[in-house]
Amino acid sequence: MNAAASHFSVLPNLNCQRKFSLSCSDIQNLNRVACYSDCNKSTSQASLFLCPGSTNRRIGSTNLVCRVFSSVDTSTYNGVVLESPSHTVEEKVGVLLLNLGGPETLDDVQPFLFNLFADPDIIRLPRLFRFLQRPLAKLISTLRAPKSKEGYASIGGGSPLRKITDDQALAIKMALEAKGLSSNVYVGMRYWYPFTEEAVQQIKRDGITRLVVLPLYPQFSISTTGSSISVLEQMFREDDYLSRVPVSIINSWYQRKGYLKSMADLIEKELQSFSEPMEAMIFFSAHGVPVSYVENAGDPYRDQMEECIFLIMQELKARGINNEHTLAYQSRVGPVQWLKPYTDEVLVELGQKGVKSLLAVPVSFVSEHIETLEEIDMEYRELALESGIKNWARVPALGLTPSFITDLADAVIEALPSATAIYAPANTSEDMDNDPVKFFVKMFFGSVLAFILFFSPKMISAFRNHVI
Ligand SMILES: C=CC1=C(C)c2cc3[nH]c(cc4nc(cc5[nH]c(cc1n2)c(C)c5CCC(=O)O)C(CCC(=O)O)=C4C)c(C)c3C=C
Ligand SMILES: [Fe+2]
Repeated sequence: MNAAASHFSVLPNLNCQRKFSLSCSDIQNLNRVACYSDCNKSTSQASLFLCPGSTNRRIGSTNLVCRVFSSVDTSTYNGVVLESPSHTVEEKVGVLLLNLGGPETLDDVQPFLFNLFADPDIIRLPRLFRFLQRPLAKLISTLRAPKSKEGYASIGGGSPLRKITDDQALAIKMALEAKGLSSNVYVGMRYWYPFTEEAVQQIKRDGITRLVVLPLYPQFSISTTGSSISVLEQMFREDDYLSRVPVSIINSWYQRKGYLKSMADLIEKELQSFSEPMEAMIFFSAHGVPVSYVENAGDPYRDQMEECIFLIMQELKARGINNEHTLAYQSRVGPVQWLKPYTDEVLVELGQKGVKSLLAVPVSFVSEHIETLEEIDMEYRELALESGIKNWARVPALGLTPSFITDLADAVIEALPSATAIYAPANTSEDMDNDPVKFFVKMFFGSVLAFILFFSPKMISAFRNHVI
């Protein structure tokens, strides 16, 4: 399995003790994958046989992909029938695509930014300051909104993310259908409509019985996939129905062959736009995160990004493409250090070093958005040309690239059998908030410190601009 699927600890109160024995009707094309049934992982593990050969068989939701047998009863997933001597139940598979979301109009920009900065995974305040999260988000979103609005105005007045993600959802649904898996595909955005919370409510209303969560970020970061999973975890933990739905979360998928090949295809194609393709430097530009995420909070984002670039280059080398390449990080916000090197600084250096042709490759995201359409295509292009780079091109985001969509569909199918119920223990560490004296002291010192910190001119200008 390529997808790094993660499972939360499973519900301890499911009382299935049986060991399942599962088999597949399409015995010639067996591809054995590990699977846990919705029973407690520690007491009951099931093996499931998927039929990859089913790609060529159109199977509607009422048909079987595999049949699952056990001595008394069985559990299955969509297209897989649950059998018992007394009844037959079909599972309903859901796929939840997670994404960031973006403002659809200029009026949405400030409230969108508020949602973003109110996320404790985006502005990570020490516990003492956490009660200031929302007032701070209000302040920062107000400071940043004018600069952000300019950006969104220059790309047509809003983010294209919703439309692109909806199109991707439909394409994945169709790709799954073509592989014999009928499913409902949902879009859940972290900071704008349709919010993750709405998608989850719909999942519940639709009676989904098995869910794959697919974040549309190839690499994991606390600030993106991690943040969305926190929302899910909370919702699933608090809801009786949802807490029993088997869920499989694909944490990251940058290592998947289909993704790497699709990226290499786009790069190979775009290199042909240069008069001397072999001379162009391949410039990977990833969205940055503050250094503290990686160095203090254990965010695997930088490691995964570096490995991802290595793997894409390996694929290109296997095709005889040996261009020079480099990786830099873009889009920093605020007064702290972000992952280096910074895209804008590297562009200037490369120009000074005499690099003449450059192919920009956005690598942390799979749709066009403000940071490809405005930051790369306008700001960085202009900076590169001013710095002496003569030939500039940019690889498009993967979007609806068929090989990419097919690969995501495969990732879903591979993740499906390992779904287990989400159970995360409630956070009980807020005992300080129950003590009124401690709470008052915390509020007082927190407010004084915050006032000094956040109203300094340096801080204000840092949030107004990308570059400090
Ligand atoms: C992998 C992708 C992303 C990471 C990591 C990430 C971290 C991160 N972002 C901010 C602050 C902002 N991000 C903004 C927009 C934005 N961010 C991503 C992706 C990642 N962010 C995307 C795809 C978008 C664009 C969405 C769209 O509207 O099309 C913005 C708003 C735009 C702006 O004002 O520049 C902010 C602000 C932080 C602080 C952070 C990590 C801590
Ligand atoms: Fe961002």
